[in-house]
Amino acid sequence: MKRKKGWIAGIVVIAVIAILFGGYNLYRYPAMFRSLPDHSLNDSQVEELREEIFSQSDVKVLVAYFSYSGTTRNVATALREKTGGDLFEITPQDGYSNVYMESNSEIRRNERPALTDTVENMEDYDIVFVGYPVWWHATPAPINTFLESYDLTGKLIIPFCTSGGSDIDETMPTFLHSCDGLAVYGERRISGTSQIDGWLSELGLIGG
Ligand SMILES: Cc1cc2nc3c(=O)[nH]c(=O)nc-3n(C[C@H](O)[C@H](O)[C@H](O)COP(=O)(O)O)c2cc1C
Repeated sequence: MKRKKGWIAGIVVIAVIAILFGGYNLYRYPAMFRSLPDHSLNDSQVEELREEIFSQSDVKVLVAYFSYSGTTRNVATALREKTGGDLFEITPQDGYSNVYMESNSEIRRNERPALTDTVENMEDYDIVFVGYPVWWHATPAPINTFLESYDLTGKLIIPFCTSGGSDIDETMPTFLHSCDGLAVYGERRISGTSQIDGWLSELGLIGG
């Protein structure tokens, strides 16, 4: 009898640990159990569009970004200066009073928070940089709202992020989920503005 009770207690302890571990992981990775199909263009389609855009004499660039505490804004501002493009800040209408809880819930529920402004002349741009901080190993939900608010077909979409350490690869499933039929290219985590020249040169946007 004592042995049976011991077994039951052991099973209960293991079940409790499993539930706590699962809950913790779900909190840390809120996009973990979502289905995230990627219908963006394949590499050869992206390359074809890239060549077409780069052969134009006048390539128009937009640097769109979301930033909560200013780091991504600094990168976006430097990027705008170096590319000679236009700058657009993606701003959620409601802001965040408890950023950790609210952003986590938005990502888990696949929400699309409303934004304050729109890019009126989106059709003018050939290349759209889209910058954001990594949130919960994913893209902040306002980025998904932005990507789904325009017809971005025929443009090169270049994601960049800042983070406390996570690489941009971690965020690509949630980013690409909002990129049906789009050409996504050259994504990069930027940990300091000194990295921008090297990246732009790899992209073929500045000489060097
Ligand atoms: C709600 C929230 C979630 C975050 N999640 C991550 C994460 O999963 N991985 C990471 O490396 N950094 C994470 N960070 C840190 C930010 O990505 C990092 O500080 C970023 O550079 C901030 O950019 P910003 O100043 O433009 O908002 C998180 C920050 C916040 C506020």
